[in-house]
Amino acid sequence: MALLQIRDLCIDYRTTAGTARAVDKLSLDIEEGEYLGLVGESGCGKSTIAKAVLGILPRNGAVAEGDILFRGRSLPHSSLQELNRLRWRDIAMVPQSAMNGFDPVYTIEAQINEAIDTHVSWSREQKRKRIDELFAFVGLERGRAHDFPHQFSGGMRQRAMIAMAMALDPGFIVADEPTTGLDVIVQDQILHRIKEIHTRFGKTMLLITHDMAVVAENCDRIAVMYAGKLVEHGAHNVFETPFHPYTMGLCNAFPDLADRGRELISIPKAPPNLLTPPVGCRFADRCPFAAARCRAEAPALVEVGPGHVAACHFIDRAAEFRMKARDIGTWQGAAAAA
Ligand SMILES: Nc1ncnc2c1ncn2[C@@H]1O[C@H](COP(=O)(O)OP(=O)(O)OP(=O)(O)O)[C@@H](O)[C@H]1O
Repeated sequence: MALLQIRDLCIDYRTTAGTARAVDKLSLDIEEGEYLGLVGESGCGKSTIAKAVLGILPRNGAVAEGDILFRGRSLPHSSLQELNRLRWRDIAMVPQSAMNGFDPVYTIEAQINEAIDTHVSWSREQKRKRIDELFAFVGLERGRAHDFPHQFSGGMRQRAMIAMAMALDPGFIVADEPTTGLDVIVQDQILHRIKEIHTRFGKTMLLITHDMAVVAENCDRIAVMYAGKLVEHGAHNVFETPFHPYTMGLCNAFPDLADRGRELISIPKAPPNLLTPPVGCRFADRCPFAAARCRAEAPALVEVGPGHVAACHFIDRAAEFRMKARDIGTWQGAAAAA
């Protein structure tokens, strides 16, 4: 059984303009020991999934249908008390650095100790030793544990956040855009440290990012979301031989994945409004290969290779699309046609 099983998950936000379905009938398994990267443009529902897993959806958001099972136990059907027991001990989160989870009025050490104290009764000495290990792992000077969060740089706070996430040795760690707002060198250091949690300690991890290149470098499986839907999922073949035109477009837009010297191409236009999503393929309006069928009928995920699925009506033409997708004119044509 997979560690995390997401089953036909639908998540709605109530807004004054109506109900937006941010995640629509999404199913995804994360196996024990796997490092999954969840990618997609801003607003496609990545963070909503992370929040639902952690039971921290905002008041106007709710799981409308489907389920999320962690070690077989339903998270949306768990009580707040049960979720609090799971948090830090079984599932921990490294949030966006911009909205780092530290309270400004307590020292870093006090906050890590508090997370520990809520779950286990360790002696002061045991906690001190654990913080020694954690700070050594994330590369922070031990003495700085007595600092307040504002005394740390953004990168140091993110390292401390990683230490806090690891404090109780949880089996599953969710990192939601953990390098937002950090400079490129610090981003690399943080992503490297997060990867080490997986390679050294064998943790199951979910990394949420909009950056295909980051996922290509760090994760062993990739899930691509578009407008609340899962459109492609598999191992590295997802970006080596993508089957969904949206994945092809994403690969074009990231320098490390596009061939050296080749022009970077961005996908024209914006994703659909989730208050009134189209009936057919949600990408049709931006897809250079869309046909009448794509606008009329939503494609289902089909197997395109071992452990590799994609949701496109024209899977059999993927090789042709991949060739054409490398040409900027293909995408400009789609923008002009609309
Ligand atoms: N509290 C909210 N109330 C209403 N709509 C929301 C709320 N939070 C998110 N949404 C909407 O739900 C959709 C998914 O948002 P989500 O933050 O999950 O996307 P994302 O892929 O994580 O984007 P980003 O990369 O920008 O964080 C978006 O259309 C967003 O506008």
